[in-house]
Amino acid sequence: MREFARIGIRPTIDGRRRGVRESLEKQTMAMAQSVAEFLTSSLRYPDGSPVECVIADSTIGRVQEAMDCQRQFKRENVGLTITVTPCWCYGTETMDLTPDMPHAIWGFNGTERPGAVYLAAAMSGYAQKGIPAFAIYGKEVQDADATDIPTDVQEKLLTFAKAGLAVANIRDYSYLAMGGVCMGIAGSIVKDDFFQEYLGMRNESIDMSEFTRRIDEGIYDPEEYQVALKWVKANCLEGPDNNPEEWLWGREELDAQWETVVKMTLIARDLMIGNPRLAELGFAEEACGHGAIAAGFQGQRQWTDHFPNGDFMETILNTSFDWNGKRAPFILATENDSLNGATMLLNYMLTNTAQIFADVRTFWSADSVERVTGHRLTGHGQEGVIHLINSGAATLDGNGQASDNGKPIMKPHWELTADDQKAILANTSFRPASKGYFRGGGFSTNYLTKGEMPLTMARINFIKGIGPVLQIAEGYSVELPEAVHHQLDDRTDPTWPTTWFAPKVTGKGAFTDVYSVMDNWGANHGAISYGHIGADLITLAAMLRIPVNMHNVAEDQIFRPRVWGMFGTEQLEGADYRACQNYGPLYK
Ligand SMILES: C[C@H](O)[C@@H](O)[C@@H](O)C(=O)CO
Ligand SMILES: [Mn+2]
Repeated sequence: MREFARIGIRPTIDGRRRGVRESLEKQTMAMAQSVAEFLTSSLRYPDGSPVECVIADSTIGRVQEAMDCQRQFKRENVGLTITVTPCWCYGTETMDLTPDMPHAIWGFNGTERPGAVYLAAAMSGYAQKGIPAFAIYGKEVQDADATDIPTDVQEKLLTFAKAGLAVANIRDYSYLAMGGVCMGIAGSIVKDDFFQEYLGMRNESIDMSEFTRRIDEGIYDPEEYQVALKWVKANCLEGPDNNPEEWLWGREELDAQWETVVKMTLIARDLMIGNPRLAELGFAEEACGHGAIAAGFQGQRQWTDHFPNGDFMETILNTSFDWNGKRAPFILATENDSLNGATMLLNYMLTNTAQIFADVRTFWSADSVERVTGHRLTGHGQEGVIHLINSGAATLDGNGQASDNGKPIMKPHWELTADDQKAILANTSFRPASKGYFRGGGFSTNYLTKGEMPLTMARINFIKGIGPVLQIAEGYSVELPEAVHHQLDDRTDPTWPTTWFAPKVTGKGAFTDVYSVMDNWGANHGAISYGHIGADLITLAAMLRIPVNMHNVAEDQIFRPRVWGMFGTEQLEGADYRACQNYGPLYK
């Protein structure tokens, strides 16, 4: 069982006994309780269970109580803190000074007691001590006896808590590279300093020959294998072979490939998280796994030139269900692109929802589409679309066939219904892989994403001299008329999954138009998440000290540590770079 980090709630108070402190005890504790209840009822961990909060055993008025609270939080696996107060308290005496976890303070906007004055004092302390912290100050004045949390405060609490939990819950897990560098893709040169210093993660790696060994020596659960194979045969539609006549596989060869790709799926999962069944079968060492919260599979070319490709394995593991029913998706990057894998992981931790891995392949302007098909794009796609498509490894959830009262959606796994799973599978086929690329065969996932889904595409790029940098584009999936889709898709590889993506354009900078988004993309891949999560990603990036070089999030939604303003308040992008550079990675 994974243990998830808790949110520590710290009610701070004016330490003056004989009147002041006593008069504030109840209200201060009540604030802590209402924040804890609000967060527990609003947020869930990746397994679907409600997020847990720990409230300090007592209000915190003097340094001894701050230290007691810090010890309590250590014992109780707290990974981020929120300090709440309606009143003045003694700044540096009451603050939590743990440097490597996110902190926020909610200073009550009232005037009977000066909660906001404490907020400002504590923020100046955090700035002076080099611990960036988030300030939450409601816009409207509340009465002294108010117990509600105003909407603007709620929003900031949620943004902070989601991002803080992401920081805390990836820490100490590993990224498992299965194979090495894929076809010279820089993102698959795994940067251990990046994972260790920025994400607090370990790096593990195995050679792909480990798959061969486990297949040949039968190191997987044979019972689960039978269940899986049966389920795959009954539920995963094999689509038509698109290869030229002379390259078509025979039935027996295809059947053997299905067996291999199902085994690869079991093995990759066991490599990532271990499997106690393997110990019962006499494989105690393999039962341990690599503690991976994310992984990548090189595949091309050493594996795929000889063995069936990794598409089926990557797709199923990235999906929110399999033969065992619904379950949390695994984060598995194609082509071992660890920077895209890390981005998928951040997206996932913010949403608990499966991630699409895709090549950012082609910008189709409205004119180009019209020239080729005679069709003029409309709706979200009217200014052009970007063709997101890789060789078939994207999550099945990405076809948008799960339904939210008829609207396409990607859901956390615990919300997926049996009908959702059926519809997702019914609208996917697994087509024999293109042999020119994949000599060893395999099956590529083929689907078309439904239109009108809010999506966010993101990507961490690594820049020598700066370090990691994040780019974010919110937008929508676009549904093209079927014939138009096929005309465009046939020019690529029609056996792969397609998402037509239209970023929201702003007319400025990298978002001048759709072309400029494509033109500013930092690498061949993007990590695509359901929903508009750009603001949450910006908060998370600031916590990890990863500057954001382009985004299309409205300025009033951006929530960064208070001290970011000290690096400049006009040109926010430049201030972000300076702040990230000043603080350096969270775990350096
Ligand atoms: C099959 C091809 O090699 C594709 O996998 C290739 O175009 C990529 O995905 C590159 O990222
Ligand atoms: Mn690719």
